[in-house]
Amino acid sequence: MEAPSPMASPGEIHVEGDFDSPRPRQIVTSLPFSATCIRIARDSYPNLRSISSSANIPDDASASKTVEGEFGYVLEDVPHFTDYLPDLPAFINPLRNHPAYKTVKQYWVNEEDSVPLQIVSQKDTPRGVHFRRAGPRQKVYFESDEVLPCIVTCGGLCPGLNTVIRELVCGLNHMYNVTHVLGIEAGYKGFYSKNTVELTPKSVNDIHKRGGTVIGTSRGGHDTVKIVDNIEDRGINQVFIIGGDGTQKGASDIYKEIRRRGLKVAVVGIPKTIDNDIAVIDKSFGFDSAVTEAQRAINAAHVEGESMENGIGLVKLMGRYSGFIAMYATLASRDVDCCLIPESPFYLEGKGGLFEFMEKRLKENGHMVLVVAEGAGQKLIAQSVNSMGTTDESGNRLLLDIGIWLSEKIKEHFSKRKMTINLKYIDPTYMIRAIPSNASDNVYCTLLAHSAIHGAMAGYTGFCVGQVNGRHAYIPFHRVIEKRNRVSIQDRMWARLLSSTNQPSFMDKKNVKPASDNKLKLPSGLKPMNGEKH
Ligand SMILES: Nc1ncnc2c1ncn2[C@@H]1O[C@H](COP(=O)(O)OP(=O)(O)OP(=O)(O)O)[C@@H](O)[C@H]1O
Ligand SMILES: O=P(O)(O)OC[C@H]1O[C@](O)(CO)[C@@H](O)[C@@H]1O
Ligand SMILES: [Mg+2]
Repeated sequence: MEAPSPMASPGEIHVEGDFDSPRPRQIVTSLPFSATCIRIARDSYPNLRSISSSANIPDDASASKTVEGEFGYVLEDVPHFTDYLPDLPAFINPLRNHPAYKTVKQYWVNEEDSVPLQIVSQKDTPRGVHFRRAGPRQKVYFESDEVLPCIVTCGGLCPGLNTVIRELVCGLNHMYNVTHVLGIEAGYKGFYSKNTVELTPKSVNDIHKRGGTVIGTSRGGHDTVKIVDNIEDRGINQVFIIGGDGTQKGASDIYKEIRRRGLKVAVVGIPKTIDNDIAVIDKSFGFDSAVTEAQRAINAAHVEGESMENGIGLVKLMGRYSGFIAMYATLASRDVDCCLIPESPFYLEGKGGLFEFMEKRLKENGHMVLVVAEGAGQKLIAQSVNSMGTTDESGNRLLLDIGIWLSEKIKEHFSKRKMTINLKYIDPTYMIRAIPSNASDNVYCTLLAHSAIHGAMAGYTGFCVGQVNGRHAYIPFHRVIEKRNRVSIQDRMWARLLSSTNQPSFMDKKNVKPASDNKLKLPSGLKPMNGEKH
């Protein structure tokens, strides 16, 4: 295929990038031309009719930018410089002449490509919400020598932070010839309280082999005005912000203030959290590495438990509000007898309680392994100890230690029952997040960093990058900060876990809503099972 002319209207070319993971082409859909535009950057969709031009109002930062199309198609778009700086000049993407990329067929992402939020559908379901597909555009809104990016990491550690930093620095340099990249030290507060560090491809060359973040991180200290003043003073025009839900809320505030001041500064979030609780995205980077590392602790708990009379291995894993690490580590290990997570309240005593189950399992097997997420059972502990309800510098509630509390309760119970047990408590909390990322997370981090760079260069701002159904997309901030992802205990994945551990569900039948598909009519020719009412 002949390379399309660089400044062609986006609607005139149809190109498929091999930019992100190889998945069926159908997942990326194109916007139907007869769509109605609600609020739109004209530049991006020249073929669509605009019924509102309010996108040009600088303080319109919190308005969502939505495009509707045929068959219930909705694009939840991300802001673009041209929404508030309509006369900004565009340039030809320098990748066009890059020795590595110029030979790639169909490298540019079609401006009209989008990624659906829901990929399971039926014949008559509307097409639903989509996000703009990530990747390189033919047009960019920065010349290479004017770009001054900065990178900041905030919140707790997570495997892969250094890989993202490395790939931002190297990607900006190798793909877009950007020579100066600033590292903001120690999280948000570093913008106004510290000097910056110069990051070069040489200085970041092997940082992906180390855990942590070479530029440091912190909680608290987000001061929007001071941060944006500093961005302006230093002449920074691309801000890459790596962090969890709190960080992305802060990033959204920074974007709004930048837009209010009418600055040509791209604000891009790269979601990070070991807890995997960021909404919309498939999973957060570093999660895989953490789950893999957790296996070592579970293994040790199993070996210890197996080697002694009524041996109990108890492992506490991270997960403040969401039990994803505990759930996946349990499913991966197969040695776990019971997994306790914040989303599934449990109780200790009586019929259907934890102790009854433990006694049974010890009688059957002579040993057992328990995995508990740090946020599990918080109400239960609060009933028995005096809790101060303190928070960290970012305002996150400080948790009561479920691991130590549960160890004591288990020992108390079995001593009352005059049953000898050998309990070994393992707390690998910081060990699972202080490691470097594994191979698959490294690749994921690279793609996230590159998506972020391409988006900023193309003039998009006020968005997060993330993988949605296997494709990389640009997601508006409000989508990732409005709620947290939590394990659904009425979902198949939790049912898989329950059936693999055979632990009690701790659910009171009265409180279980019947699953909606249980109410579906039986397909013709099928009869209900013995005694089942339908
Ligand atoms: N609602 C908010 N508005 C603006 N800034 C915030 C908000 N919540 C948190 N921040 C800032 O974001 C930074 C990180 O927040 P936090 O410590 O909650 O970690 P996080 O990004 O949620 O990551 P983690 O997954 O480790 O919890 C801090 O500097 C904090 O001040
Ligand atoms: O001790 P720190 O650094 O505040 O981090 C602990 C918290 O960070 C998290 O890992 C989220 O990043 C939570 O699981 C945990 O509660
Ligand atoms: Mg958080």
